[in-house]
Amino acid sequence: MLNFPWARRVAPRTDTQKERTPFLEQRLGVWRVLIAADESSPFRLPNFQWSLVSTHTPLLTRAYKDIYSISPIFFWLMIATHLWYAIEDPLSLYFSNRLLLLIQQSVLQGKVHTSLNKDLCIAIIARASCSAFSGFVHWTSNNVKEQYRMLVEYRLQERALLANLARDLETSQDNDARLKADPERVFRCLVQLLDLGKEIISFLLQLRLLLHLLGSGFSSAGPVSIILCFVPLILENIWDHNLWSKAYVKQAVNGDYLRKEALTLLTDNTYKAEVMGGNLLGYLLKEYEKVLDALSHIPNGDAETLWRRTTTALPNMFFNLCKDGPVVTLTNPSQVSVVQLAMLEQTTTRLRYTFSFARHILTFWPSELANLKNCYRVLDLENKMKDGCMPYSPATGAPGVSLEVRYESQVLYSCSSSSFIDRDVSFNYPGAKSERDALKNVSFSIKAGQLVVIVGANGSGKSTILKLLTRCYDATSGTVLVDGNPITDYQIADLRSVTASLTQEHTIFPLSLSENIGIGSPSSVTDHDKITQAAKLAGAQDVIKNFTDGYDTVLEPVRTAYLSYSGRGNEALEKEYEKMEKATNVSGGEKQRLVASRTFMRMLSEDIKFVIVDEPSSALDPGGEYELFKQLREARKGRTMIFVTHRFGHLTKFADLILCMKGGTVVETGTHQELLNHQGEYAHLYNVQAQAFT
Ligand SMILES: Nc1ncnc2c1ncn2[C@@H]1O[C@H](COP(=O)(O)OP(=O)(O)OP(=O)(O)O)[C@@H](O)[C@H]1O
Repeated sequence: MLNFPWARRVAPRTDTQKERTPFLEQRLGVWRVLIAADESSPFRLPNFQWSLVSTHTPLLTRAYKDIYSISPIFFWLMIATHLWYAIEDPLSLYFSNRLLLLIQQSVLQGKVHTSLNKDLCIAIIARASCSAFSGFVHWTSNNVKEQYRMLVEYRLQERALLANLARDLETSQDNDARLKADPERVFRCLVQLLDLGKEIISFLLQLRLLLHLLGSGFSSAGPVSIILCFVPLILENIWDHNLWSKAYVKQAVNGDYLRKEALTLLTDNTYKAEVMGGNLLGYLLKEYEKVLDALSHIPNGDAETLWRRTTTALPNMFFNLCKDGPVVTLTNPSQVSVVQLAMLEQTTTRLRYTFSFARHILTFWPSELANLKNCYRVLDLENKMKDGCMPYSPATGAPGVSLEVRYESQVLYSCSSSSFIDRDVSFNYPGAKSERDALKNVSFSIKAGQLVVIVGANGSGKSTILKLLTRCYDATSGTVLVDGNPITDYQIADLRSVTASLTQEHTIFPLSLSENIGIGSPSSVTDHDKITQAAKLAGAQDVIKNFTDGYDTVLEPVRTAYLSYSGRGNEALEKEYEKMEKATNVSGGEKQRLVASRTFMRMLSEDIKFVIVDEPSSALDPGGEYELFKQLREARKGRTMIFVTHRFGHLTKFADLILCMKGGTVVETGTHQELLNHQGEYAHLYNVQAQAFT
């Protein structure tokens, strides 16, 4: 197998203790392939770890119960069809055998057509009924299975969606939350296990029939012919000549190939502007030719194809010969009837198919089970952040919330667990690689209804403060107080319902512009007047007017269009396909205005008591930025508002309080004038901006 110059087997690596590594390494063309050592042999018995089923019994039981609860009728229909499939093949073979034998008998006795005896009639009816019933079961099963699959898929997707939406930020960053889990494959995993049971029963019944045939009519067939009935079945299923059926990992390691891939990537739209601007066309083409030249000496193709090319035609020739074995090696053909030969051929062929199908399931079921396991692990993930038990009801008449972040200790009543609260607020992100805390000993207090501006250099912790104040994260130590109570005591959903935010992440949802804005206040999502008012406040009205579909425009639609392979080249279809796939581009500033409309929509609701704005204007022109800040200030109407911005010139003058941050701590607090007089960090940052305009 490995005499090909481009298929090089690399000796298994061993460590200093000379222990076997768990894989074998092989070079195929440009590929380095690592194959699990126990799977490297070309001959392999179907290996199913039954322990997989026993150790996962509780999980499988839970999953079966889940799909049962989605539709008990479909569930039982599926079980019934599987039971039928298990006996279908052996039963139909049995009836065929019986019928053929009776026909042969009739022919030999010269009673054809005219005088069908009772047995023959029964056999014909039985065979025909079996075929008709089989057709009916297949039709029912296809319909039921498809409907059931979709039903299960939708329900599990819904559960996954719920679990994802309810997950807090910290838990979302957990490795478990990032597990590859595909709810669509759960149904397949459960059906495959039923399929496996069905194939095993079917195989045993067919084997019984074959042994019966060999015992009754083939005693004179000779041992070679009998053995050859089973040889193809065994060989075909233990000769493993496909790489894809093994556990392996492949990686391209050829430098020229990697360069070719990198150069190909440069044709992507992402790099278009740079490539065109740098006039790189000639250079790239020349480089491409060079790597193609270098690669012409190395066999190309996928590792899987190259693996297959390492085998010779001999095994295939041998297997095919084996299939004819029972017939060509009959020692005494005159003793065996044509019917018996036909039955032998049919039974061994069906047996082979059944065995192959079972083997296929045995090979792939573990990966389906792994997916099922991941799905339930993700669904079962519990939020790290514990919800509070106190509903948030703002003080009557208070338009804003008061916030406090201090670093002295104090005894306080708390509904969560402890009555002693350490208020030294520090924080680091879960899994952060930096040794420095994102926030260290932070302390400040904001009165209800104040306009606060947080300034500071990049990475000084401004956005992090907002994340703690909106309970996206809990402080590592210390407590944030909202209206005098620890933030952790409140029900999170209540706090979110009184908060409006506009952040640096300008996300347009794959929904209509109207819904993109209206969703800011879900109870008014269809209130067109409010939506246009919000768009006007954010300066997005002109942007929306430019679209043919106005507020119904979907800027980034979900892409589902697919052009079939044979459809490529069909001009009319291709044009239609391009229309379906079209996304609409807007400039960064326009996007920011559209997203700001959503925040204004939220601020139009009386429920909002707290507004946070985190650097929302990076792509806006100076006029647009000034206008946005002005509108936000005016829409505030006594609510507590916190602004994080680098361009604070025309904002800090209106601020009731400025927090100036450096290295994760608040280094100065005060009003614009107080901090200018102080001549510290704020004055420094302000003067740098002011100098740019003098
Ligand atoms: N998700 C995260 N995981 C780990 N570290 C983070 C994360 N987000 C921010 N940090 C780190 O926390 C520190 C404070 O970041 P933060 O985003 O609060 O700064 P900032 O003052 O808002 O900066 P900028 O002005 O650039 O927006 C930085 O050192 C940053 O690298």
